[in-house]
Amino acid sequence: MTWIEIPANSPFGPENLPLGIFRVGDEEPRVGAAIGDQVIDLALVASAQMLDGAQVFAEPTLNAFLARGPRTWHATRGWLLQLVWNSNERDAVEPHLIPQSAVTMLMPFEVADYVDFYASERHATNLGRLFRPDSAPLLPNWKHLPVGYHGRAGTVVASGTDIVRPSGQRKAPADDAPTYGPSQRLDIEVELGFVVGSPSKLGKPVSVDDFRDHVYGVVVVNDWSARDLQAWEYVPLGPFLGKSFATSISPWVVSLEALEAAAVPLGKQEPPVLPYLAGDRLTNYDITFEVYLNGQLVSSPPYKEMYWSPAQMLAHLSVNGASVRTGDLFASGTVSGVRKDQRGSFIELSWGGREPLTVNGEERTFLQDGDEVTITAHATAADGTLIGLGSVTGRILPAI
Ligand SMILES: O=C(O)/C=C/C(=O)CC(=O)CC(=O)O
Ligand SMILES: [Ca+2]
Ligand SMILES: [Mg+2]
Repeated sequence: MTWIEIPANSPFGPENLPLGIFRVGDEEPRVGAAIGDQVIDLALVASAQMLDGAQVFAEPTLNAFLARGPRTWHATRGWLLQLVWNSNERDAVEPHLIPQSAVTMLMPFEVADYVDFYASERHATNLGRLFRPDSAPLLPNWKHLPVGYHGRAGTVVASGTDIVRPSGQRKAPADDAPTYGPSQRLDIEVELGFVVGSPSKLGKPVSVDDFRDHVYGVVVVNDWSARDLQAWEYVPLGPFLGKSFATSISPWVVSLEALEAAAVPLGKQEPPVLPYLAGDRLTNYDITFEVYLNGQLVSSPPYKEMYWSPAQMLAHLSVNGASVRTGDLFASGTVSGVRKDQRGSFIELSWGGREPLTVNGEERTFLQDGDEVTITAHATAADGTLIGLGSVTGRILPAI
């Protein structure tokens, strides 16, 4: 039994212990761990206990902690478990518990590089049908490598940041010429983001087996996308301004160690992948997202059906010798399940805008100014324990 009172069905039970950066009033931002509806002020607890490396918890980002690598991550998890499970720690910890309602959550880490994959077969099939109705939905490379592109790290923003509707060039196939103006097909993409802690060496690929030596944990990602800008600009070099204006992430980073309880085997890959992508310990995670538009649930995408494992994504992005750095973020790509109410973007939910949804009595295809999107996620452990990832939210402001 933990000595801390935790509301029933809390996403942040005593096995989860995700880390984030919080601020109270005008005090310095620092590292906290979520437990129930409270935050443990780790900077104060660690310094009072003279913990080795305590100063990383007084930093305004998780980067210093992340850079310390898997042995420190593991030891820290052991320490956190001890703090919440051992009632002897109560006197040391209780004075440093702060209600989550009294803190502001900030960006959890400074994003170094940002890569976005395309690892859901269902999403890739849906987008293929919508964008390329006259050809096979999956392009010939799709089952041979996790397709991805390099995104824009500097516009990855904290949950709660308002999103200004992007403007740019738009040209529908029937238009004679492009026009400039606000996106009329502003969309979301529901994704899982993987946070790199320890760097790799330039010139040395990271093997699928070394995934856990480099990746610390996960966040929920909303990769906002302007479909009209994207459709016109992205041939042949890939997404550019249609995706680079903003990507929102959730504040709490759930460790892979906590998530391990919800690991499930990866589905069969046919045709077989090349040896550098093969492994016998490849996993997925049993995570379910929930997408709310203006408070109404519109979709529940399942992560466990993703075609590519995150270990394969990392192996592929580094197989040419490209190195990863502390703070790198790579995202899974949009998560879509088979059912209509499991689609992870509005272009799929409204089938290209042709089949509007009804949300709070109003018809919706793409996002309107003032709309607020919140994506929550939770993993389910084999024994039924809930491991919450928290949520990411953002509201659309009119174009400038
Ligand atoms: O297939 C296409 O033409 C377009 C695909 C996407 O927009 C998907 C993307 O950016 C990656 C993802 O989130 O899955
Ligand atoms: Ca994306
Ligand atoms: Mg983006």
